[in-house]
Amino acid sequence: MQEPLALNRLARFFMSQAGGDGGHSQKPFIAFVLGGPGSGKGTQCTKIASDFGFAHLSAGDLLRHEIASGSEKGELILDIIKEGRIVPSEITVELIRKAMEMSNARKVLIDGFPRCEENRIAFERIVGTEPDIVIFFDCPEDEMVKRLLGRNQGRVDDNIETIKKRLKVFESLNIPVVDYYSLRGKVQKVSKLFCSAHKYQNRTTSVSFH
Ligand SMILES: Nc1ncnc2c1ncn2[C@@H]1O[C@H](COP(=O)(O)OP(=O)(O)O)[C@@H](O)[C@H]1O
Ligand SMILES: O=c1ccn([C@@H]2O[C@H](COP(=O)(O)OP(=O)(O)O)[C@@H](O)[C@H]2O)c(=O)[nH]1
Ligand SMILES: [Mg+2]
Repeated sequence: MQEPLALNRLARFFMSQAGGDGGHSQKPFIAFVLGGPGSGKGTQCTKIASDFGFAHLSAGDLLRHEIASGSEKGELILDIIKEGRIVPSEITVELIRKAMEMSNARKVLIDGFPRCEENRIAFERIVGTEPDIVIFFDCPEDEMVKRLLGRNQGRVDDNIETIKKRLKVFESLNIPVVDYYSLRGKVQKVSKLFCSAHKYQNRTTSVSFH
C-alpha cells in the first residue's frame, strides 16, 4: 500500500495522471473507488466528478435503478441488497458496461465496484481492461456505522442488521480486491484521518475535496 494521500494531494494526483481529457488512447481512464459502506465514496465521487470532469458511475445506483424498473432481475437484486450480499457479477458488470458505453466519457469513476475478486475478474474479462487507479477510503468502522444510520435516504440496507452483514462482506470479500491492486501499485489510500468527520469538517487546505 502506498503512503496515504491527503485529499488535496489526491486532487493533484488526479490532474497529473488523468490529464485534461483522459488522454488520447481509445480506452477511458478508469478509477475504481472502494471503501466500506458509509466511508464516503458517493460523496467524494460527486465532488471529483464535478471538479475533474469524470463521469460518476455508482454500481449501487445502477442496481437500484434496475430494482426501480420493476424487472424480474430487479426483484432478485432487491433480495440480495436487503441481505447485504453481492449481486452476481454478470448482472453488475453488464450494467456498468452499458453505462460506460452510454456515457462515452474519457474519464470514469466506478463507485463501489468491484465488491469481490469474482467481480474484479468478471469486469476485466468482459470489459477487457483494468482500472488505471484504485482509490480506497479507509474509514473507521464506528464512523461508517454512525454515518449509515444517519444517511436518511430511505435505503432498505441502512439498518443495523444489514449494516453488520455489509461490514462482514466488506472485510472478507472487498478487502482482498484492495490487496490485489495494492500489490500492483494501483491503490491510492485516503487515510482514516482524512475520512473522519472531524478532520473533514475542519479541513481548510483542500481546494477540491471538501
Ligand atoms: N467526511 C464525512 N464526514 C461526515 N459525514 C460524511 C462524510 N462523507 C460522507 N458523509 C455522510 O455519510 C453518509 C455516507 O456517505 P456516502 O458518500 O453515501 O458513503 P458511501 O457511498 O461510501 O456509502 C452520507 O450521509 C454522507 O452525507
Ligand atoms: O458492485 C456492487 C455494488 C453494490 N452491490 C450491492 O448494493 C449494495 C449497496 O451498494 P452501494 O455501493 O450503493 O452501498 P454503499 O457502500 O455506497 O453504502 C451493496 O451492499 C450490495 O448488496 C453489489 O452487489 N455489487
Ligand atoms: Mg455509496
